[in-house]
Amino acid sequence: MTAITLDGVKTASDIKAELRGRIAALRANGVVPGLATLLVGNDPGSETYVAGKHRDCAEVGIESLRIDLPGSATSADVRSAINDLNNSREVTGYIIQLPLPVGHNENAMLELIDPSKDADGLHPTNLGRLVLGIEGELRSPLPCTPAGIVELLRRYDVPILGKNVVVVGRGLTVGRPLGLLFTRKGLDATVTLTHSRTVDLAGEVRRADIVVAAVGVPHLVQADWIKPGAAVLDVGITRVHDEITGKGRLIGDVHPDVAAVAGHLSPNPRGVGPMTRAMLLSNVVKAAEQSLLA
Ligand SMILES: Nc1nc(=O)c2c([nH]1)NC[C@@H]1CN(c3ccc(C(=O)N[C@@H](CCC(=O)O)C(=O)O)cc3)C=[N+]21
Repeated sequence: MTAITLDGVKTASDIKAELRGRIAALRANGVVPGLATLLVGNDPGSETYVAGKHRDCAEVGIESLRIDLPGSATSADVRSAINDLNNSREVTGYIIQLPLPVGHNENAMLELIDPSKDADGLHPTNLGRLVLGIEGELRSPLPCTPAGIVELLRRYDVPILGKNVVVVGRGLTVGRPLGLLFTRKGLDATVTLTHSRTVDLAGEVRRADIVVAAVGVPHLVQADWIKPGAAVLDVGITRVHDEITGKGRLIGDVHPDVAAVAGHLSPNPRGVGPMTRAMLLSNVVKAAEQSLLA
């Protein structure tokens, strides 16, 4: 038996097709959605992700603006760029690409984002609304990777209600908000958030119907940790230099042998990454639609 592939590229492409129509409707109503990215320094991973986001925007009809600051930028420079983005009429949503170079206080910068332009859902106001979790009532943006994971499971009809979800990793962009999302009314999963101090990680994962690995430890999750038939989402990415090909290569958090045990498996790359980008577009479109109602 081999796991069904949770194809993030195909699913993201379906979502983009749906968004195209909504974007055309917004434009017909005089609202032009515009996404900006703020990148500081030249981390090679970040360069790739930011380039991907601008390509996605072009594909669906969202205007996009790229602000790149040098690695030498001061925190005052970053604050000033954030201020400009908050005040820009063309920018309806934006993200600060993380991680910022050392020396910058990420949380302090995230707090400066206008919550109504927070395309990543990482401003404390929007994270707070995720905690409040009032379904459907507050149309606040959800963090893109958690939203992408849930959307991927939904579109493959993987049951979530009442299931045991084990999340490996408690980071700001994935694990922590994902725990909040899965336990919301309407999704109703039972979540175990594990981390580097978890005593028996393998034992925790063995109880899971859904496993989300988001720590960035290559091939951490082993085949004998997986309950047969479980859904496994491989989120973590480690970039390595391949000695044989001489090129860069991505290694996920899930060992390839898991495919023989799991019921569903998201590949990495081509799994959760493209879904994250699709949810970013979706947040921009939702915020623009919101501005029409306001
Ligand atoms: N403010 C902020 N928001 C983020 O959402 C955010 C961030 N900072 N910092 C870094 C992480 C990582 N992340 C990814 C997005 C897309 C892919 C993606 O599309 N990956 C392709 C492969 C791309 C490649 O080849 O490198 C794939 O999985 O198929 C991966 C990772 C968003 N992040």
